[in-house]
Amino acid sequence: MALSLRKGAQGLARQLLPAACWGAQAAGTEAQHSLSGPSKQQQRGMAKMSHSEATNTFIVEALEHLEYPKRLRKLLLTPEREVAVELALLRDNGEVATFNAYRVQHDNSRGPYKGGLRFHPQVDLDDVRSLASLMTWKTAVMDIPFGGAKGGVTVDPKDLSERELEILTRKLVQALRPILGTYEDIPAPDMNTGAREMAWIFDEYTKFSGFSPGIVTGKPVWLHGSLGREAATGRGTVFAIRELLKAQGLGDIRNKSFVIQGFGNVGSWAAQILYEQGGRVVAVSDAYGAVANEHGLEIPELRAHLAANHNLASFPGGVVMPPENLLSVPCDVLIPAAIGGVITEDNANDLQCKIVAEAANGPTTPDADHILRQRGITVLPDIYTNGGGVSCSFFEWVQNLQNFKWTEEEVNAKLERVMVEAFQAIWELHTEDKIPLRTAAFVKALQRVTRARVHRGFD
Ligand SMILES: NC(=O)C1=CN([C@@H]2O[C@H](COP(=O)(O)OP(=O)(O)OC[C@H]3O[C@@H](n4cnc5c(N)ncnc54)[C@H](OP(=O)(O)O)[C@@H]3O)[C@@H](O)[C@H]2O)C=CC1
Ligand SMILES: O=C(O)CCC(=O)C(=O)O
Repeated sequence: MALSLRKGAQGLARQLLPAACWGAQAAGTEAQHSLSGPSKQQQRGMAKMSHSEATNTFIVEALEHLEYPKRLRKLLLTPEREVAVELALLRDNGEVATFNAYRVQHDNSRGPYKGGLRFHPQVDLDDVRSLASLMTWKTAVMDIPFGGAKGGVTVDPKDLSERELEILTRKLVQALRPILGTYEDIPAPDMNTGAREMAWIFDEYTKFSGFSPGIVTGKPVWLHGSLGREAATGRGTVFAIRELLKAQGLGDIRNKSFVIQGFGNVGSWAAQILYEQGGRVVAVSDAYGAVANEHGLEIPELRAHLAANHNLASFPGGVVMPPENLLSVPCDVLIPAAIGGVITEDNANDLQCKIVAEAANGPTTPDADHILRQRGITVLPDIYTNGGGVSCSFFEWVQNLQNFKWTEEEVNAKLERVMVEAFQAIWELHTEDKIPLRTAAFVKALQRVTRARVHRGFD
């Protein structure tokens, strides 16, 4: 299996690239964003890696399998554009509050920038930079014609009224409007955003640019959204797990046990679909608590309970447990589906699962990843596992461009196909080249992005 830009392709690349691209690194072009992963200081364990350094560590590891010149590596690691804005909001109490917001456009070699918008108090530029990069590799692994971007506002939406949240979302669109576009950069939901926020974005953008349903995906189904998009990330995660179990000869979902961290859009849909397929979801958590039942939680009842009471841990069909113990509950498959950086070198040895299916973005630090490899725990990487969301966003975008609507069955069948095909591509690299699934996914993505960039040229 050819991993590098070997003879033919390399010759082509050299032909298309300005000769200077292939030489030694020019002075003054060294990394601005810790491009090569951890610094010497971090390697000595004196500081924790940032999110973007962790992401770049995984990319650099994959690049070791590809004979790419240094400047091309820099191009692949550096975001193309970073926008930081301050949003002022007149609060309901008459005071003015300000919020930092970001949009990072990482790469558009394969198509328009694409990626979600996160509203979370921990959002910062480094976090968004890392998430934008992951989007580039995710759209490439899924082989959908988009690049990668991500946005975020540093805010806890629970502190705002619905009116305040709507105004903040509209102000975000006003601030980012020059860099958004149906063929330019297309936002979508991420943590603490969903169909309601996407409807506001669609409306605000349309005020300035005319009817533009394709400007954002994840919209309500009755407002140019796609059937199946809400469940797509969770459903895709289940397809990913099913394919891995099959490939490893471990059977199917039925009677396997699952632990899920995060019970929002992704976690609760994954739980629901696993439950429908006979899986036993033995413990789940949200930001406030966790609940467990070794015989399997009744997920439809748990979802109804959460919707009615806004309190997961008070569910009568399970026992309350400390959320910090969730990751070490014994299970076949652990599904982190909340924030990043939760599986670390401090807790990786405590995990008692056979598989980690990364529904969240960036849940595992590089050190923890190393420990899991040594322990023989298979990691289904985020850039594949949660790729069902953006794949379905692509389906929504296509429907919007055609002003047409597909049935949910059609959408789910297409989703299954892209999840299966992407799995086969990375499983082949994993088995033939004996590299971890994460490295295989990054190698596949790097090859696809580089091929597009090189053939488009650099002028
Ligand atoms: N939505 C999508 O289509 C996609 C999402 N993802 C990724 O999936 C992950 C989840 O996103 P999504 O489901 O949309 O987000 P949601 O906001 O819908 O849900 C997030 C869930 O995580 C919980 N949570 C937050 N912080 C913690 C914590 N410290 N410990 C345990 N649970 C916590 C939240 O709890 P609470 O409600 O109590 O705050 C909530 O249950 C993110 O990493 C996101 O980037 C990836 C691809 C697509
Ligand atoms: O649906 C999309 O366009 C992107 C979703 C997202 O933000 C992600 O996959 O992390």
